[in-house]
Amino acid sequence: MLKLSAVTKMFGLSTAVNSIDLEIGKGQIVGVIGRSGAGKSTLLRIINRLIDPSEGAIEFDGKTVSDLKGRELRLWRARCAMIFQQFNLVNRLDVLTNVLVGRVATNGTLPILFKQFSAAERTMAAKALDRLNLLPQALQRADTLSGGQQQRVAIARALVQMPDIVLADEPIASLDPHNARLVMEALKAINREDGITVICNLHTLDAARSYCDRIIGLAKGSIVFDGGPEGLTSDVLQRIYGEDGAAPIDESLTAGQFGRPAIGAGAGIASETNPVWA
Ligand SMILES: Nc1ncnc2c1ncn2[C@@H]1O[C@H](COP(=O)(O)OP(=O)(O)OP(=O)(O)O)[C@@H](O)[C@H]1O
Repeated sequence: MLKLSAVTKMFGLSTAVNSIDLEIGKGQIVGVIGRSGAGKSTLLRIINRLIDPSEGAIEFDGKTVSDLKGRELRLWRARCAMIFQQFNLVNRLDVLTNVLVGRVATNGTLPILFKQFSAAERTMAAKALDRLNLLPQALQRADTLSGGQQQRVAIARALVQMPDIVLADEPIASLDPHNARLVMEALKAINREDGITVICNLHTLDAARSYCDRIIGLAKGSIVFDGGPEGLTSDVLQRIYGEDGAAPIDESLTAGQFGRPAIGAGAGIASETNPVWA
Protein backbone atom coordinates (compact mmCIF):
# COMPACT_ATOMS: atom_id res chain seq x y z
CA MET A 1 0.00 0.00 0.00
CA LEU A 2 1.28 3.42 -1.02
CA LYS A 3 0.07 6.17 1.30
CA LEU A 4 0.45 9.91 0.89
CA SER A 5 -0.50 12.08 3.85
CA ALA A 6 -1.02 15.83 3.42
CA VAL A 7 1.65 15.98 0.70
CA THR A 8 2.30 19.51 -0.53
CA LYS A 9 4.86 20.84 -3.00
CA MET A 10 5.56 24.55 -3.29
CA PHE A 11 7.70 26.10 -6.01
CA GLY A 12 8.46 29.49 -4.55
CA LEU A 13 5.10 30.97 -3.69
CA SER A 14 3.11 28.74 -6.05
CA THR A 15 1.52 25.48 -4.88
CA ALA A 16 1.98 22.66 -7.42
CA VAL A 17 0.56 19.91 -5.17
CA ASN A 18 -1.80 20.89 -2.41
CA SER A 19 -2.16 18.74 0.72
CA ILE A 20 -2.86 15.45 -1.04
CA ASP A 21 -4.07 12.44 0.93
CA LEU A 22 -4.05 9.27 -1.12
CA GLU A 23 -3.95 5.52 -0.61
CA ILE A 24 -3.19 3.20 -3.52
CA GLY A 25 -3.42 -0.53 -2.91
CA LYS A 26 -1.13 -3.12 -4.46
CA GLY A 27 -1.99 -4.09 -8.02
CA GLN A 28 -4.17 -1.14 -8.92
CA ILE A 29 -3.86 0.61 -12.28
CA VAL A 30 -4.55 4.26 -11.65
CA GLY A 31 -4.88 7.08 -14.18
CA VAL A 32 -4.11 10.63 -13.14
CA ILE A 33 -5.84 13.26 -15.27
CA GLY A 34 -6.08 17.03 -15.20
CA ARG A 35 -5.30 20.17 -17.11
CA SER A 36 -1.77 21.15 -17.99
CA GLY A 37 -0.17 22.51 -14.83
CA ALA A 38 -2.59 20.66 -12.52
CA GLY A 39 0.33 18.97 -10.75
CA LYS A 40 0.31 15.49 -12.31
CA SER A 41 4.05 15.25 -13.06
CA THR A 42 4.97 16.79 -9.75
CA LEU A 43 2.84 14.22 -7.93
CA LEU A 44 4.56 11.29 -9.67
CA ARG A 45 8.02 12.75 -9.10
CA ILE A 46 7.28 13.24 -5.43
CA ILE A 47 6.31 9.57 -5.08
CA ASN A 48 9.57 8.50 -6.76
CA ARG A 49 11.46 11.15 -4.71
CA LEU A 50 12.85 12.86 -7.81
CA ILE A 51 11.29 15.87 -6.06
CA ASP A 52 11.04 16.20 -2.31
CA PRO A 53 7.70 17.31 -0.89
CA SER A 54 7.60 20.64 0.94
CA GLU A 55 5.32 19.06 3.53
CA GLY A 56 3.67 15.72 4.24
CA ALA A 57 4.73 12.08 4.31
CA ILE A 58 4.92 9.18 1.88
CA GLU A 59 4.72 5.62 3.17
CA PHE A 60 5.01 2.30 1.39
CA ASP A 61 3.88 -0.85 3.18
CA GLY A 62 3.99 1.03 6.48
CA LYS A 63 7.53 2.35 6.00
CA THR A 64 8.19 6.07 5.58
CA VAL A 65 9.96 6.71 2.29
CA SER A 66 9.82 10.51 2.29
CA ASP A 67 12.95 10.76 4.47
CA LEU A 68 15.11 8.02 2.86
CA LYS A 69 18.65 8.95 1.87
CA GLY A 70 21.66 7.38 0.07
CA ARG A 71 21.43 3.71 -0.83
CA GLU A 72 17.96 3.35 0.75
CA LEU A 73 16.67 6.15 -1.47
CA ARG A 74 18.27 4.55 -4.53
CA LEU A 75 16.55 1.26 -3.69
CA TRP A 76 13.21 3.05 -3.25
CA ARG A 77 13.63 4.59 -6.71
CA ALA A 78 14.24 1.09 -8.08
CA ARG A 79 11.02 -0.12 -6.42
CA CYS A 80 8.99 2.61 -8.11
CA ALA A 81 10.33 2.71 -11.67
CA MET A 82 9.58 5.75 -13.80
CA ILE A 83 8.63 5.88 -17.44
CA PHE A 84 8.78 9.26 -19.18
CA GLN A 85 7.07 10.77 -22.21
CA GLN A 86 10.41 11.07 -24.04
CA PHE A 87 11.50 7.46 -23.21
CA ASN A 88 14.88 8.59 -21.76
CA LEU A 89 16.92 5.86 -23.44
CA VAL A 90 20.63 6.23 -24.21
CA ASN A 91 20.52 6.52 -28.00
CA ARG A 92 24.05 5.29 -28.71
CA LEU A 93 23.64 2.12 -26.61
CA ASP A 94 21.99 -1.01 -27.87
CA VAL A 95 18.52 -1.95 -26.69
CA LEU A 96 19.70 -4.77 -24.38
CA THR A 97 22.17 -2.48 -22.59
CA ASN A 98 19.45 0.16 -22.22
CA VAL A 99 17.31 -2.43 -20.47
CA LEU A 100 20.25 -3.40 -18.24
CA VAL A 101 20.52 0.26 -17.19
CA GLY A 102 17.49 -0.60 -15.06
CA ARG A 103 19.89 -2.50 -12.79
CA VAL A 104 21.73 0.73 -11.83
CA ALA A 105 19.57 1.38 -8.83
CA THR A 106 20.46 -2.02 -7.42
CA ASN A 107 24.09 -2.35 -8.58
CA GLY A 108 25.35 1.25 -8.84
CA THR A 109 26.71 2.86 -12.00
CA LEU A 110 30.12 1.16 -12.35
CA PRO A 111 28.82 -2.06 -13.96
CA ILE A 112 27.01 0.07 -16.55
CA LEU A 113 30.16 2.07 -17.34
CA PHE A 114 32.10 -1.12 -17.97
CA LYS A 115 29.14 -3.05 -19.34
CA GLN A 116 29.65 -5.68 -16.65
CA PHE A 117 26.44 -7.58 -16.11
CA SER A 118 25.94 -11.08 -14.80
CA ALA A 119 24.56 -13.82 -16.99
CA ALA A 120 21.44 -13.81 -14.80
CA GLU A 121 20.93 -10.08 -15.44
CA ARG A 122 21.39 -10.48 -19.19
CA THR A 123 18.86 -13.31 -19.17
CA MET A 124 16.46 -11.16 -17.15
CA ALA A 125 16.82 -8.29 -19.64
CA ALA A 126 16.38 -10.60 -22.65
CA LYS A 127 13.24 -12.09 -21.07
CA ALA A 128 11.84 -8.62 -20.45
CA LEU A 129 12.47 -7.69 -24.09
CA ASP A 130 10.89 -10.94 -25.24
CA ARG A 131 7.74 -10.16 -23.21
CA LEU A 132 7.56 -6.81 -24.95
CA ASN A 133 8.06 -8.52 -28.33
CA LEU A 134 11.36 -6.71 -28.81
CA LEU A 135 13.93 -9.52 -28.60
CA PRO A 136 14.80 -9.29 -32.32
CA GLN A 137 15.81 -5.64 -31.75
CA ALA A 138 18.02 -6.41 -28.71
CA LEU A 139 21.33 -5.57 -30.41
CA GLN A 140 20.14 -2.53 -32.36
CA ARG A 141 21.02 1.00 -31.27
CA ALA A 142 18.11 2.46 -29.31
CA ASP A 143 17.70 5.38 -31.71
CA THR A 144 16.98 3.04 -34.63
CA LEU A 145 13.66 2.03 -33.01
CA SER A 146 10.29 3.72 -33.49
CA GLY A 147 8.90 5.82 -30.64
CA GLY A 148 6.48 3.09 -29.62
CA GLN A 149 9.26 0.50 -29.58
CA GLN A 150 11.47 2.84 -27.54
CA GLN A 151 8.73 3.30 -24.98
CA ARG A 152 8.37 -0.48 -24.71
CA VAL A 153 12.15 -0.72 -24.16
CA ALA A 154 11.61 1.77 -21.32
CA ILE A 155 8.97 -0.57 -19.90
CA ALA A 156 11.41 -3.51 -20.18
CA ARG A 157 14.02 -1.38 -18.37
CA ALA A 158 11.47 -0.72 -15.65
CA LEU A 159 10.72 -4.46 -15.39
CA VAL A 160 14.35 -5.41 -14.66
CA GLN A 161 14.22 -3.05 -11.68
CA MET A 162 11.73 -5.60 -10.30
CA PRO A 163 9.48 -2.73 -9.19
CA ASP A 164 6.45 -2.75 -6.93
CA ILE A 165 5.16 0.37 -8.66
CA VAL A 166 5.55 1.77 -12.18
CA LEU A 167 5.04 5.53 -12.45
CA ALA A 168 4.35 6.51 -16.06
CA ASP A 169 4.42 10.23 -16.82
CA GLU A 170 2.47 10.84 -20.04
CA PRO A 171 3.85 7.61 -21.58
CA ILE A 172 1.79 7.90 -24.76
CA ALA A 173 1.74 11.65 -25.31
CA SER A 174 4.39 11.48 -28.09
CA LEU A 175 2.98 8.40 -29.83
CA ASP A 176 0.55 7.79 -32.68
CA PRO A 177 -2.68 5.95 -31.76
CA HIS A 178 -1.40 2.53 -32.80
CA ASN A 179 1.79 2.74 -30.74
CA ALA A 180 -0.06 4.41 -27.88
CA ARG A 181 -2.32 1.40 -27.72
CA LEU A 182 0.64 -1.03 -27.73
CA VAL A 183 2.21 0.86 -24.83
CA MET A 184 -1.02 1.01 -22.81
CA GLU A 185 -1.55 -2.72 -23.43
CA ALA A 186 1.98 -3.41 -22.17
CA LEU A 187 1.35 -1.40 -19.00
CA LYS A 188 -1.95 -3.19 -18.47
CA ALA A 189 -0.26 -6.58 -18.97
CA ILE A 190 2.51 -5.97 -16.43
CA ASN A 191 -0.17 -4.79 -14.04
CA ARG A 192 -2.40 -7.84 -14.52
CA GLU A 193 0.29 -10.50 -14.91
CA ASP A 194 2.91 -9.30 -12.40
CA GLY A 195 0.66 -7.46 -9.93
CA ILE A 196 2.73 -4.30 -10.39
CA THR A 197 0.87 -1.17 -9.31
CA VAL A 198 0.73 1.28 -12.23
CA ILE A 199 0.14 4.99 -11.78
CA CYS A 200 -0.10 6.74 -15.10
CA ASN A 201 -0.52 10.42 -16.01
CA LEU A 202 -2.70 10.66 -19.09
CA HIS A 203 -3.78 13.48 -21.35
CA THR A 204 -6.58 11.62 -23.06
CA LEU A 205 -9.73 10.72 -21.21
CA ASP A 206 -10.49 7.68 -23.28
CA ALA A 207 -7.08 6.14 -22.47
CA ALA A 208 -7.86 6.60 -18.78
CA ARG A 209 -11.35 5.17 -19.23
CA SER A 210 -10.17 2.18 -21.27
CA TYR A 211 -7.21 1.07 -19.18
CA CYS A 212 -7.55 2.30 -15.60
CA ASP A 213 -9.49 0.78 -12.71
CA ARG A 214 -9.32 4.02 -10.82
CA ILE A 215 -9.01 7.60 -11.96
CA ILE A 216 -7.73 10.53 -9.95
CA GLY A 217 -8.66 13.99 -11.19
CA LEU A 218 -6.34 16.82 -10.23
CA ALA A 219 -7.13 20.53 -10.45
CA LYS A 220 -4.77 23.21 -9.20
CA GLY A 221 -2.78 20.64 -7.23
CA SER A 222 -5.78 19.18 -5.37
CA ILE A 223 -7.69 15.93 -5.87
CA VAL A 224 -11.15 16.83 -7.16
CA PHE A 225 -12.18 13.31 -8.23
CA ASP A 226 -11.19 9.82 -7.12
CA GLY A 227 -13.22 6.92 -8.46
CA GLY A 228 -13.92 4.49 -11.28
CA PRO A 229 -14.20 5.50 -14.94
CA GLU A 230 -17.99 5.35 -14.69
CA GLY A 231 -17.90 8.29 -12.27
CA LEU A 232 -16.51 10.68 -14.90
CA THR A 233 -19.78 12.53 -15.49
CA SER A 234 -19.88 15.88 -17.27
CA ASP A 235 -20.09 17.66 -13.91
CA VAL A 236 -16.96 15.85 -12.73
CA LEU A 237 -15.16 16.63 -15.99
CA GLN A 238 -16.07 20.28 -15.56
CA ARG A 239 -14.52 20.16 -12.09
CA ILE A 240 -11.33 18.57 -13.42
CA TYR A 241 -10.86 20.40 -16.70
CA GLY A 242 -13.19 23.40 -16.51
CA GLU A 243 -12.21 26.97 -15.89
CA ASP A 244 -14.33 29.11 -13.60
CA GLY A 245 -17.03 30.75 -15.72
CA ALA A 246 -15.87 29.04 -18.95
CA ALA A 247 -18.01 27.09 -21.43
CA PRO A 248 -18.75 23.38 -20.68
CA ILE A 249 -16.02 20.90 -21.52
CA ASP A 250 -16.01 19.50 -25.05
CA GLU A 251 -15.06 15.91 -24.29
CA SER A 252 -14.06 15.19 -27.90
CA LEU A 253 -11.03 17.42 -27.33
CA THR A 254 -9.64 15.12 -24.66
CA ALA A 255 -10.52 11.84 -26.37
CA GLY A 256 -9.95 10.17 -29.67
CA GLN A 257 -7.76 7.10 -29.82
CA PHE A 258 -9.08 4.40 -27.53
CA GLY A 259 -12.61 3.77 -28.73
CA ARG A 260 -12.43 0.09 -27.92
CA PRO A 261 -13.05 -1.50 -24.56
CA ALA A 262 -10.33 -2.29 -22.05
CA ILE A 263 -8.56 -5.62 -22.31
CA GLY A 264 -9.06 -8.01 -19.45
CA ALA A 265 -6.56 -10.05 -17.48
CA GLY A 266 -4.27 -12.43 -19.25
CA ALA A 267 -4.55 -10.80 -22.65
CA GLY A 268 -0.76 -10.73 -22.95
CA ILE A 269 1.41 -7.97 -24.26
CA ALA A 270 0.54 -6.64 -27.67
CA SER A 271 2.96 -6.19 -30.51
CA GLU A 272 2.75 -5.02 -34.09
CA THR A 273 2.04 -8.62 -35.05
CA ASN A 274 -0.03 -9.56 -32.00
CA PRO A 275 -2.63 -6.83 -31.55
CA VAL A 276 -4.41 -8.35 -28.56
CA TRP A 277 -7.11 -5.65 -28.55
CA ALA A 278 -8.38 -6.77 -31.98
N1 LIG B 1 10.77 22.81 -11.23
C1 LIG B 1 9.75 23.68 -11.17
N2 LIG B 1 9.95 24.97 -10.80
C2 LIG B 1 8.92 25.83 -10.72
N3 LIG B 1 7.64 25.51 -10.97
C3 LIG B 1 7.38 24.26 -11.35
C4 LIG B 1 8.43 23.27 -11.46
N4 LIG B 1 7.87 22.10 -11.85
C5 LIG B 1 6.54 22.34 -11.97
N5 LIG B 1 6.25 23.64 -11.67
C6 LIG B 1 4.92 24.24 -11.68
O1 LIG B 1 4.08 23.41 -10.89
C7 LIG B 1 2.78 23.34 -11.47
C8 LIG B 1 2.43 21.89 -11.74
O2 LIG B 1 3.28 21.42 -12.79
P1 LIG B 1 3.24 19.92 -13.33
O3 LIG B 1 4.29 19.79 -14.35
O4 LIG B 1 3.24 19.01 -12.17
O5 LIG B 1 1.79 19.88 -14.00
P2 LIG B 1 1.18 18.79 -14.99
O6 LIG B 1 -0.23 18.59 -14.56
O7 LIG B 1 2.06 17.61 -15.04
O8 LIG B 1 1.22 19.57 -16.37
P3 LIG B 1 1.47 18.98 -17.86
O9 LIG B 1 0.29 18.12 -18.19
O10 LIG B 1 1.55 20.21 -18.71
O11 LIG B 1 2.77 18.23 -17.83
C9 LIG B 1 2.81 24.21 -12.73
O12 LIG B 1 2.32 25.49 -12.39
C10 LIG B 1 4.28 24.26 -13.07
O13 LIG B 1 4.60 25.46 -13.73
